[in-house]
Amino acid sequence: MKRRLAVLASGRGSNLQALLDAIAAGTLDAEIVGVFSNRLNAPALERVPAALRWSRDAKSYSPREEFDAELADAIDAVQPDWIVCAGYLRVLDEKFVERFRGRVLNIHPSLLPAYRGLKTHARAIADGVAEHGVSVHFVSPELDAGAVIAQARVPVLAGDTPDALAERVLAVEHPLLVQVVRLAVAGRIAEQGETVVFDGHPLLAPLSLDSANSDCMALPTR
Ligand SMILES: Nc1nc2c(c(=O)[nH]1)N[C@@H](CN(C=O)c1ccc(C(=O)N[C@@H](CCC(=O)O)C(=O)O)cc1)CN2
Ligand SMILES: NCC(=O)N[C@@H]1O[C@H](COP(=O)([O-])[O-])[C@@H](O)[C@H]1O
Repeated sequence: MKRRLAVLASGRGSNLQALLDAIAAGTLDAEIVGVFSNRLNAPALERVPAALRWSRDAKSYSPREEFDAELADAIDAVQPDWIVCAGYLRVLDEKFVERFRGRVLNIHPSLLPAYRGLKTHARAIADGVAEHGVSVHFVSPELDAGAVIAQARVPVLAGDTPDALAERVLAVEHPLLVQVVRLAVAGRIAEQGETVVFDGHPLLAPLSLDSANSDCMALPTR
């Protein structure tokens, strides 16, 4: 039985596309059972058939918790094994997170805990850091503070603009997300409090993308 993925996206959906491509290539044993957006016409929605799309204008809901409650019911209806925030630009409320705790992943364009929140590339450049990158983590009620599962690093180059850096990061986001979701659907990762359990052992440091081969994860040897 293929594991069922619900994907949340607010933008163009290139990370969603990476999951779709891996599924089509037979390298990710899962199926996408719904794509959910807080923006009515998010381009990401166009990447799947209409029957899989759910979107509402979150800004039209007041209080904002009503949107999260409706979103949660819509997600629950497709019975996902995992929920992947792939460029989902809205903070999920505590009730939502606790309802699906341990099954919600997020890809965030920074080396957490550095640069939680938005505009991470511009902030990294402004700080003059030499390295930037991406993290995939479990979603917790506190923004971008959940247990980090895996990371991938890229250099910050002299003269980098936020867009140039974002593109360099995006190039490693796609393989990283596919590999973490592959581990998730294989039952190899779990959230235990603030710790990631990998193959039954507490993860002492985030997994990392194999710098030599971005299709491989450098897994801890035991
Ligand atoms: N409870 C959580 N919700 C979400 C998490 C999380 O870790 N815990 N990760 C985010 C994704 N994210 C960064 O990776 C992120 C999403 C949204 C925002 C934010 O400030 N959003 C504003 C609106 C921004 C906009 O509409 O342009 C808001 O929600 O008011 C920061 C970081 C997914 N959700
Ligand atoms: N805070 C969440 C966040 O900023 N996520 C980032 O949005 C982009 C989405 O691109 P995509 O829509 O092409 O996948 C990605 O870079 C992702 O890391």
